[in-house]
Amino acid sequence: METIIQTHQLCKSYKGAETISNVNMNIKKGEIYGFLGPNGAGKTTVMKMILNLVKPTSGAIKIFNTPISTTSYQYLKKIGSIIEYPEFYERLTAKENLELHCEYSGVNDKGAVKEALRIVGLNSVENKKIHEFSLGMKQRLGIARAIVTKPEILILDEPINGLDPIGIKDIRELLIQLKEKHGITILISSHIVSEIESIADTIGILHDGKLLKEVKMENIRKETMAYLEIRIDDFRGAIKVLENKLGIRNYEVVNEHCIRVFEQNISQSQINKELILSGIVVNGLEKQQQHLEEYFLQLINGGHPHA
Ligand SMILES: Nc1ncnc2c1ncn2[C@@H]1O[C@H](COP(=O)(O)OP(=O)(O)OP(=O)(O)O)[C@@H](O)[C@H]1O
Repeated sequence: METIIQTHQLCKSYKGAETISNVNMNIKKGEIYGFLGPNGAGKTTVMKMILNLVKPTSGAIKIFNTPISTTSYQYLKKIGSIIEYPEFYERLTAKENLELHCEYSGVNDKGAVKEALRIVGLNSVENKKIHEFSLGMKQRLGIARAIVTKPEILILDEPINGLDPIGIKDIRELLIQLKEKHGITILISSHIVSEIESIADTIGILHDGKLLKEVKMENIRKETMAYLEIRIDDFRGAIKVLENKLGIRNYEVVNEHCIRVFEQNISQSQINKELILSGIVVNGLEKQQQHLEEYFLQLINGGHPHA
């Protein structure tokens, strides 16, 4: 797949302190790239550099395969963005806010505002003034404003911040729709793993200004291990059955009542049956998967998920 945004050894220092260090990002055309990192990691700074709002101290950025400089502005027409909190004219309606934005951006398409409001599901409240809007509605309007110019790329800085679970689900569905129906490439930042775990195609993990990892979600799913968690009263008896009757060696005793089996080719029901036949009381048997959350914490804490 074609790379649409690429950064090379990107660095940014403020007053001699390095905030961003040698970041190499590769965002592919048509994907949702989840940019993950704790508060203050530097996500906003990287996004601002991509949008030519902040000048890199060193390094390079290529967008649509063309290097950008402080005087490149043309490419910005193909990018829609929300950086930090989206601000609107509170006394104007949703429609009027978008119309103004079109005027500033030189977009003359009369239908564009209606279409953008329809896509984000705000067409029924287009004549409502912004001061009557909830946070979720404002976030959606922010996305409408970012897409009204029909961009190829969307850059969204924490668009899910502060939303309730329904609001989060709505925005997720909207982003998937923008990717799938409209072919828009999306760079979205978050400090909450679970917000973007289910929609991202690729994850970039930023910590202290360094990109610790850039990885496809499908590879993370392979890297994060699946295991079977067995809850028993007699763990010594259970181990005997696992080892002697089933030949299982790849297991871990979590505590006296819990064993994790990492062996993939012996079925859950087979293990259950053997334990019961040997008189072991099985209190619970459950397939578990290590989550991206743990993976993320492990990476940023240097291998200690609970640090
Ligand atoms: N204009 C500036 N002058 C000095 N320091 C800055 C400036 N802009 C950002 N920083 C510093 O750079 C670091 C990264 O900030 P940034 O806003 O990029 O992080 P972030 O990952 O987006 O975090 P958050 O989720 O909290 O917004 C912070 O320590 C911040 O104080």
